[in-house]
Formats: sequence, C-alpha cells, structure tokens
Amino acid sequence: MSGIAVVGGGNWGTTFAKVLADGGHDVTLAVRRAEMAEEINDAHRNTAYLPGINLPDRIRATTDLREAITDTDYVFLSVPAQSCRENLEEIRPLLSDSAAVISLMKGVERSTGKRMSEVIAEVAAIGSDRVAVASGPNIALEIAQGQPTAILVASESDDLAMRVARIARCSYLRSFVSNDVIGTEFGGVLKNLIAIAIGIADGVGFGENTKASIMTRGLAEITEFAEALGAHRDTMMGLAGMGDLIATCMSPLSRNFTAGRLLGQGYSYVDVNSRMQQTAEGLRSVDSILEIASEEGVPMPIVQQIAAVLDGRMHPTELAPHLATDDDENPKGETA
Ligand SMILES: NC(=O)c1ccc[n+]([C@@H]2O[C@H](COP(=O)([O-])OP(=O)(O)OC[C@H]3O[C@@H](n4cnc5c(N)ncnc54)[C@H](O)[C@@H]3O)[C@@H](O)[C@H]2O)c1
Ligand SMILES: O=P(O)(O)OC[C@H](O)CO
Repeated sequence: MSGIAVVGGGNWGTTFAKVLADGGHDVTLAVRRAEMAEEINDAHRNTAYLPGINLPDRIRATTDLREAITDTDYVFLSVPAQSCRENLEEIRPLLSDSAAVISLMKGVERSTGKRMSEVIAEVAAIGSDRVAVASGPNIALEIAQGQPTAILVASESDDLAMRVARIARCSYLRSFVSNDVIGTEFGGVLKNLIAIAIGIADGVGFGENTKASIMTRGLAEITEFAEALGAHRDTMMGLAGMGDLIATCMSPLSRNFTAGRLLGQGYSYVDVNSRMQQTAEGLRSVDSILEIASEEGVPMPIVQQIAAVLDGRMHPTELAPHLATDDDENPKGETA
C-alpha cells in the first residue's frame, strides 16, 4: 500500500498538493467540482484558487473520494474547519487500518469547541498515533510561487511526525517536528483572531504603532490562552505561533486580515461574509475561543473587542484592546 491524498482543492489544499508533488510524491487531490478536477488534470492549473500557478503533473485530481482515499497511507485534510466533521464522515469508511490523517486546518469546531485533531480522532475513530497536524507561516499563494518558508508538523507519535515531515517538504518548504499538537493547532487558530484585529486597525487607518502594540499584546494573550489549554510556551514563540502571527498580520493576502480590514472600513459582519470568496477561519472561531477562555478564566481583551466589533457593539475606530487593563496600577505582562 502506498499513496498520498489531499482532501480539499482550495487555496491551501492545492498548494500543499504542489509541495508534496514538488517533493517527489504522486498525490491525489480530492476536489468537489468536476470542472476543477478536469482543469487540474488537463491544464495543470487551478485558476479559481491559484491563478497563474502551474501545477506539477504528479498531482491527479478526482471528485471520487473512494479513488482518493482507498489504499492511501497519508490523508491530508484541507477543508473549512466547520466542514471537517462531514468530510470525515465520508472518508472514515474508506480509510485503511493504518492510514494517518493530517490536519492542515486552522479553526475549531463551533458546535463543540474541539480542535481539528480531536474531531479527526473522534470521527475517524483512530488513535492519536495516527493523527498529525501541520501549521506555520504558510500564506498559500507565496508557497505556490515557490517562495521559501517552513512548517511545523506535530503528532503525539514522534514516528508519525517524522514520517509526515519527511514527505511534506521540498526545495522551498522545510518541515520541523514537534509533539505539541495543542500548541501547534492553537497557534494557527489564535493568530487568525489577532490578524482580524490588525485588519480592523488597518481598515480604520491606524498606523504601525497601533498594529505593533496589538500584535505584541496579541501574542501575549494567545500564549496565555494556549498555555492554559496545555500548549508549550516554546511552540507559541516558534513557527506555529509567532511566525504565523507575523505572516498573517502582515500579509494583504491573508483572508483573516482582509476580513478585518473590511470591518474596519465599515462593512458589517454580514457584508464581510458575503464578500469573502475564501475561508476566513477566524470569523468562525471567535465565539468558541471566548467560551473556552471564560471557562478557563483566561482574559482575552483583544478577542473580546473583535467580538464586539463583529456583533456591532463597538465601532471599529474604538478598537484599542492593548489599552484595556483591569488594573492600571499593575499592568500585566508589560515585559512583552
Ligand atoms: N490559504 C492559506 O494560505 C492557508 C494556509 C494554511 C492553512 N490554511 C487552512 O486550510 C484550511 C482550508 O483553507 P483554504 O485556504 O484552502 O480554503 P478555501 O476556501 O480556499 O478552500 C476550501 C476548500 O474546501 C472545500 N470544501 C470541502 N467541503 C466543504 C464544505 N462542506 N464547505 C465548504 N468548502 C468545502 C472547498 O470546495 C474548497 O476547495 C483552513 O482551515 C485554513 O485556515 C489555509
Ligand atoms: O489567509 P489566512 O488568513 O487564512 O492565513 C493563511 C495562513 O494561515 C497563513 O499561515
């Protein structure tokens, strides 16, 4: 048995399939639309998601999940987090007894607050030694253009993390390994929220001081949250935390930053949703993260202000979460 499948032919799924193929592997890319599969197979292009990018011949697209998953060792999942469960329900009966499932997603499930690796283990009914996650400063289009970057692959199984890292690398993507699954996942989920705040600040017209202070306080805020949930601090200071935070907050290609900027420009949440062509996971994660933060007693002033802008309780020009403190005499974390 051998084989690699990527499920989800969007921005990231297609780019990740290209990374795997450029690393010398044959990859089956499971997509939903027949015309997309045809374009990828015949013209080696996915113009809807990666305009101007030529895809390697080693990628074969199909709309048939059975063809993609059967007898496959590694299944990489790159669909919106809210559709992870339904996609897995279709995948589960097709999985071989030893196949590993790797999440490329950066969201939590709204209905349960679960991380994607938790949803995978539950729905696919597989042990944590067959589940991995991969996350880092990975703006898809830049990687598809061959611009160099790095990614962190994490699994509770060192062996699986190493195997996935060896597959998921090529001349322009270096993979590092970790066993901090919680930190690697929360790094990706939480940086999206800070990128929305930075987008709001940008849309309002605030300058670099504002954005730098939100980013810095944001890193402290998401690190405290992630640590409370079991993440290692080092992970939050590494590629999957600070690295991804910087990339996402600074890139106009980021969908989370773009969604924030639209909010800052005065569009409502409903308008922003209808304008976004691609997945901005942060918009769907805000409520779940605040719920978990409240259960854990972790203060999240930045995320709270994003929620207030999203539901119209706060005007974007009032966004100044880095000024909020319960105790002005004893500001917390000012070494950050
Ligand atoms: N784009 C990036 O730069 C990037 C980088 C790293 C991680 N990610 C993460 O990867 C995941 C996928 O993001 P993306 O950028 O590829 O999103 P996207 O919107 O570009 O594509 C999503 C894909 O999922 C498919 N899909 C399958 N089931 C679906 C369903 N029920 N509803 C909607 N779409 C469904 C769509 O057809 C589409 O091909 C997200 O969690 C995102 O945070 C994205
Ligand atoms: O476009 P975004 O905001 O989903 O961010 C993409 C990646 O997660 C950046 O690492």
